[in-house]
Amino acid sequence: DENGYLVIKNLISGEDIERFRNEFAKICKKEIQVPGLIIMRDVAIAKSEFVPDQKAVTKIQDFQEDEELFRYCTMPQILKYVECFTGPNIMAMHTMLINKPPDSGKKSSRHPMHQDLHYFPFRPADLIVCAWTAMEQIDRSNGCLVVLPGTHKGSLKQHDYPDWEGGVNKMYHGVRDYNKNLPRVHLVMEKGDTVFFHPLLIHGSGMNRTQGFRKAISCHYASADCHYIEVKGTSQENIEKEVAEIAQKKYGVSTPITLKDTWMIRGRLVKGERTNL
Ligand SMILES: CCCCCCCCCCCCCCCCC(=O)SCCNC(=O)CCNC(=O)[C@H](O)C(C)(C)COP(=O)(O)OP(=O)(O)OC[C@H]1O[C@@H](n2cnc3c(N)ncnc32)[C@H](O)[C@@H]1OP(=O)(O)O
Ligand SMILES: Nc1ncnc2c1ncn2[C@@H]1O[C@H](COP(=O)(O)OP(=O)(O)OP(=O)(O)O)[C@@H](O)[C@H]1O
Ligand SMILES: O=C(O)CCC(=O)C(=O)O
Ligand SMILES: [Fe+2]
Ligand SMILES: [Mg+2]
Repeated sequence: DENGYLVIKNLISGEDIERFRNEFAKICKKEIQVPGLIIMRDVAIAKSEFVPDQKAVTKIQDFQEDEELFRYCTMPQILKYVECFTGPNIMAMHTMLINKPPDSGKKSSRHPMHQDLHYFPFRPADLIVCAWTAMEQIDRSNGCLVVLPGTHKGSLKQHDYPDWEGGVNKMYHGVRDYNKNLPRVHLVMEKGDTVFFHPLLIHGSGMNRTQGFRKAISCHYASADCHYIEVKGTSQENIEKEVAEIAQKKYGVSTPITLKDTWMIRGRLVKGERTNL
């Protein structure tokens, strides 16, 4: 209620994390093809020659069709907390495994300060929560999450690409103006620790100054009782445009796609009944 986030220590076992790591490695080596999966490479290496290795993969998204990784989204020890926010009808809306690379020297490994709600055309915000689990020790050296406690009590802000000199990853929009004097908290987490946070909480992650690939796995949950909203004419119009362009390119469709369509396709029920979303 006060801070907009809650860290639970040691929620996921080392054994489970090892299984997620192995599955991720197989995906990177192209031993497995996952329908719908989005593989992102850091902007600094986007145009370099492709090597099928985890060194070339910054983030995978939408692993809802990968049984092993999607197990993360259904774990009872996570859903126990999620249900406190969403109630009994729970949808896993967005899945990610983030493999933050050693910074290329251009600071492109940073994730600018943002609110995840910017990407979501469903409401109410209070019935949405993210679970994010550290897959190893994560601190300021390898780019931990940075949060501005209490900012979940504010509203959704305008997001745009930050004007960073070294380039910014596709769709890494940041809050245009936020109060730079607000206290930042660096979430230092150990392997298996899990943070649950509100979709309006302003957060980002710093540069990875180590030689390792910093890993975290996450899922955004929403109550199936949420409703979709029309984002035309709102600050979210810019992200709808980008997502629609990517979805159209990826699936080769010519009919217009809305932000809502992309979420209806990706969302999966994990508990209760699929009512609205
Ligand atoms: C059912 C439909 C699903 C459609 C889904 C669409 C994506 C949905 C995203 C929703 C996000 C919700 C998130 C909530 C949490 C907050 C975040 O995570 S914010 C960050 C979100 N960022 C992304 O989601 C990036 C997703 N990545 C991609 O879509 C792709 O990786 C890609 C960047 C479009 C690259 O596609 P790919 O086909 O692999 O790449 P290429 O063909 O090699 O390159 C095409 C073109 O793009 C340039 N490029 C490649 N990588 C990057 C990059 N990281 N940043 C900037 N530009 C990049 C590349 O250079 C090529 O450029 P060119 O000029 O055309 O040559
Ligand atoms: N010039 C900037 N403009 C906008 N956001 C920034 C800028 N510099 C850093 N950030 C963002 O602020 C967040 C935290 O950065 P910060 O520098 O506090 O953390 P760090 O790099 O992990 O740690 P350190 O304080 O040790 O540098 C990250 O999300 C980062 O992307
Ligand atoms: O750096 C991370 O692991 C998290 C980035 C983030 O906030 C996001 O992808 O929404
Ligand atoms: Fe985020
Ligand atoms: Mg810094």
